[in-house]
Amino acid sequence: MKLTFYKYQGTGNDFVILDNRNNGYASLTKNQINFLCDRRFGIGADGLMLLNSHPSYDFEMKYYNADGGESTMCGNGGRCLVKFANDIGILKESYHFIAIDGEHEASVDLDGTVSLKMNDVNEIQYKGDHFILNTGSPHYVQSKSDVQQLDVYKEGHKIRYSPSFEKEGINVNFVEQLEAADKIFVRTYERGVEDETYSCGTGVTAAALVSYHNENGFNHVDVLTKGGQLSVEFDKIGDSFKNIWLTGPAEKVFEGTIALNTV
Ligand SMILES: N[C@H](CCC[C@H](N)C(=O)O)C(=O)O
Repeated sequence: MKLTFYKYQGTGNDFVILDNRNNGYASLTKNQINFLCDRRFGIGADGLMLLNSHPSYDFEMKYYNADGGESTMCGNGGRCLVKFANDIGILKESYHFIAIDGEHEASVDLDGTVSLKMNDVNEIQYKGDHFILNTGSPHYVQSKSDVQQLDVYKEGHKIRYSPSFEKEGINVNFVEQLEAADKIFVRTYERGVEDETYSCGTGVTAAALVSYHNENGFNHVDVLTKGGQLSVEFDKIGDSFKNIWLTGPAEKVFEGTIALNTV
């Protein structure tokens, strides 16, 4: 089968996107997705997304990690899929799409950045030296003094495969508070990629929520990652976090075709 694909990236978190509005790619296997994401033998990406038609939304988002398994919400992926929809002529002031964690609102801003509304977060578990929360995907968030020097693969892999998380997996984020109260640096080991990615949208969101500086009301956090800068805005209302918006660049890198065997 010859497959047409589109390669996008959002702060270095990169994706293969397939236009599946005619349902031609619905039967891709785990091995085929893993091959497409392979950085030596395939196209290379942290994940793969299908843009599906949907009767009640502008589109449906299906997300697969590089290991080929369907996964939970991808924040950078959602932003890139909105940019892709815009590029192929699905033009909206405000996009409404459906993903595995429910409906999302998004917009392509005048400066080319894409803002994605994340689902509310109503619980953050504090475990003494780290936090556990779900921002559409499960995240472990730990504060570190110098994330640039950290062996993220080694430290992240150890936590992700520890007895508590071995079965379901978890994304591991290391956060450094920078001088400005509203600025952090985040590095992430991603489940299903099983390596550090240049940024992780749901991870950046999780790290920003635990780094709030206004106890109640509006917060804006600038998040630096290896792949560039994102921002997270939200309202902290008691123990809940609402109106969470993840904003940052989302760009097309290239498009192409590839022969896909029945692997
Ligand atoms: N690897 C994650 C999904 C993708 C998350 C990340 N790419 C993002 O931008 O949120 C997981 O299996 O939970």
